[in-house]
This record gives sequence, C-alpha cells and structure tokens, in this order.
Amino acid sequence: MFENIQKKLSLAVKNLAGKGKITEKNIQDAVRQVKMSLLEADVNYKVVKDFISKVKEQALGKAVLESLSPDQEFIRVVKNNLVELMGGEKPEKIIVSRNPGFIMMAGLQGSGKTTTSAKLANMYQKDGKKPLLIAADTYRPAAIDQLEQLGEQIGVPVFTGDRKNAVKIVKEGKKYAEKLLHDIVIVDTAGRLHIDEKMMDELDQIKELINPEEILMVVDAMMGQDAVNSAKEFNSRLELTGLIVTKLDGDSRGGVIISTRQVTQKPIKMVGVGEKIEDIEPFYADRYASRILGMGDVLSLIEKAEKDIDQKQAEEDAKKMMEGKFDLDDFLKQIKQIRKMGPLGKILEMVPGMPKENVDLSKGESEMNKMEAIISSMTLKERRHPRILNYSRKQRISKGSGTTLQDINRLLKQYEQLKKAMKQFNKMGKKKFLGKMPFKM
Ligand SMILES: Nc1nc2c(ncn2[C@@H]2O[C@H](COP(=O)(O)OP(=O)(O)OP(=O)(O)O)[C@@H](O)[C@H]2O)c(=O)[nH]1
Repeated sequence: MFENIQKKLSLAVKNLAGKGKITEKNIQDAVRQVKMSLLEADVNYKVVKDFISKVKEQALGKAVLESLSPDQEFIRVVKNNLVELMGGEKPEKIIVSRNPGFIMMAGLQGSGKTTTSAKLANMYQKDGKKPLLIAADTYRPAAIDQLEQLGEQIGVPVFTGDRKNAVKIVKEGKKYAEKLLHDIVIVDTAGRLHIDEKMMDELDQIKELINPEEILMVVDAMMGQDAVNSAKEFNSRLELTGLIVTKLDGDSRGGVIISTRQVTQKPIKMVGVGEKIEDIEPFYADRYASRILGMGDVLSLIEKAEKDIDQKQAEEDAKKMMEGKFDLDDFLKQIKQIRKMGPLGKILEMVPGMPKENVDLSKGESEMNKMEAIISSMTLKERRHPRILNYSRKQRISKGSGTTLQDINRLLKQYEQLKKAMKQFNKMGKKKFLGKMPFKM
C-alpha cells in the first residue's frame, strides 16, 4: 500500500540531503514530487494545492532543528501537515451513548458495508456489549444471507424481518432490539452501484425511524475519486457522522483517506485492514502519515531528535554539575530547565541528597526570578569566570537586573556552595555524603 507515494517522496527528499538549509530553490523539486504523489494517490486537486502552499510556507520559514538535516526537516513538516489533513493525532471514536444506541451504515455496493457491520458488532460484543445486527439490504438479497452467516460466526443475532421491505425491517428490528434489551443496534442498509434517488429516499426514512447516533459511510479505499464523490453526496444528503475506509490492506492508493475527510469534513472513525472479522481498527492519522511517507525510520528518528534535544542537554548539564565543573551559564540553564518543570521547592523535595539547608534554593519563584535576572545581565565571560566579578562589574549587573549588590553576592555564594557540595557529593558517593549532612533524607 502507498508504494507509489513512498518512492516518489524518497527520491525527492534524497536530493535535499547534504544541502545546508531549506531554501525556495532547493525544495522546489521535493515540493513538486509531494504534489505529484498526492495527486497520483487520488487526493483532490484543491486539497493538494492548499496542502503544498502550507508545507512550503512552514518549511521555508523554519529554523532546522539542530540534529536534523534539511531533508529530514522537510519530511517532518510534510508529515505534520499530513497528520493534520487527516484529522489530527487522536483517533475519533464511534460514540453510542443511548440504550439502545443506533449505528446506521451506508455506502455503495461492494464497499465492504456488510462485512464492516459484522466487524463492528464483533468488536462491541468483545467489549461486553449486547449488539444486534439489522439486515436491511434488500437490494442485494445475498447481503442478508451474508450478514446472517457472519452473525452466526461471531454469535451476534441478526434481525432479517420479511427480507423485502427495508423500512419495515428496521421498524420491526427496532422493537425487537428494545424488547430483548440490546444496547447497540447496527443497521446494514442497501448499497447500489451508483447513488440513486430511491436508495437515498429509503435511507432518509430509516434515519428518521431510528434517529441514529452515528451514520457511518463505508468507503472502499480502492475506489479513488468515485469514492470521494459519493462520500460528498452521501454527506450532503444524510449528514454523516463519520467514515470507515476499508481495504487499506490491499493495493489501494491511500489518498481516499485524505480526500474523503477533506470533502466531507467528517472524521475517519475506523479502518478496515483485511477480510477477517477482526480486521478493523481505530484510525491513527499519525501512523498513516508515516506509512504514506514510507519513511518509518527517518520519522522515528525525527521524533526522537525532538525529544532528545532537551534530554541530552539536561544530561550533559547534570554531569557537569556533578563534577562541580559548571559555570554561571550552566547554572542559568539549570534554573530555566527546572522552571519548566514547576515550582522549585517541589522539585528540590524530589531530589535525593540535595543539600537544601546549605544552598537555599527553595525560596520560591521570586528568588528564581532574581537569579535569572542577575545572570542574564552578566556578559558571557563573567558567567564563565565568575571570579572576575569585581565591584564595578557587580554594580553594572545590579543596575541591569534591578537587584542589589547583596543579591548578587548571595547568588555567587550559593553558586560556590553548590559547586563545592556537588564535587563532594560526586567524590564521596551519595551514601557517605548524606551521612555528613545535618538532616536526614
Ligand atoms: N481486503 C479487504 N477486503 C475487505 C475489507 N472489507 C471488506 N472486504 C471485502 O470486500 C468485499 C465486499 O464486501 P461486502 O461487505 O460484501 O460489501 P457491501 O458493501 O456490503 O456490498 P453490498 O452488500 O452489495 O452493498 C467482500 O469480499 C469483503 O470480504 C477490508 O478491509 N479488506
């Protein structure tokens, strides 16, 4: 699946590798390839156009993350936008809150509607619910037999009524469900090869009758632009609540996911990934974006890089601190890092072995503000070598930071004490060090 898109994109970004930064000129080719790939995957032209201009704007304006190369950065931007295009990172759930709650299934013939109805029933049954299937696809009589067989296979009852009049079947099925206390009712409606007025009329009547919480259109991923057009029509007539895209396991072009979502503005709630009854899963836009881009390794690397930058820095700083090698610049970085985590006092409580009494960092936010202001007013040289801080330098800093000379001296004292304490801590090992402390941990 998605192979075409993957190959094209791989080629396009390969040409970006080795370039120093992202410019209009060097992404031209990659942008064109992304555009072609999406168009070839049957994504609607207008959707592609908007997508491309957004990606371009973001990629160009962006400072490349330190640990990423421009090609990786470009993929990152494309991926983030793809995820957004497909509805964001969180999968949207099918919501059934009433008792019984009705799910109405709609879609063209052969889209996988009957199979998907059974898959859903099976899913709910496994979840401890008591589902009922209503077979209202009278247009293709074999569909009723098919649903009966599937129902038997999964042990979920199937209401078939007189097998002739869909509206009547649903009406009786509803009563049946209420009587037998089924909590979720899934109605398999008729499909046609093409949308026609008679079918839509029937769907309207069924909708009126059951007032469904979910109206899900089943769309075949292999159907390309036809699927998109029919989704648009179904939605304008029935007001869908979501889509289920089937056959994503096959050789389909994944563009249907993007286009149907865009054209209807309705979420993809589930996807069908095989013919077996268990082959249904929630839709994770994130995963599909990765699959579309076909760069699993690069993408996980990018994600890791994003997370690691802070982490690596923190580890390096911590190591420096433990060795007593940190300067005031590191001290400032630590303060900033700590501030991100929350109130200082709380954090210090969590640090075992922190010499709270000797180094009084726990005076709270205002103290931290002062510290930050003081160090920020120093030159880099002063931060690296605090020993050069003579009276006139301190006076300048005091003015610049709006603090007193005492504040500055206190900070320097604390810094020296912490440095000493850390060195000692590192040399002795935690156990011995704590034994020397005037308080118990
Ligand atoms: N590979 C694959 N096949 C699927 C999937 N979902 C459904 N199918 C197959 O698609 C074919 C058509 O599915 P049906 O459920 O009969 O289609 P339908 O939409 O109910 O068709 P009508 O009842 O005629 O409207 C069947 O052979 C299913 O096994 C899927 O996610 N992956």
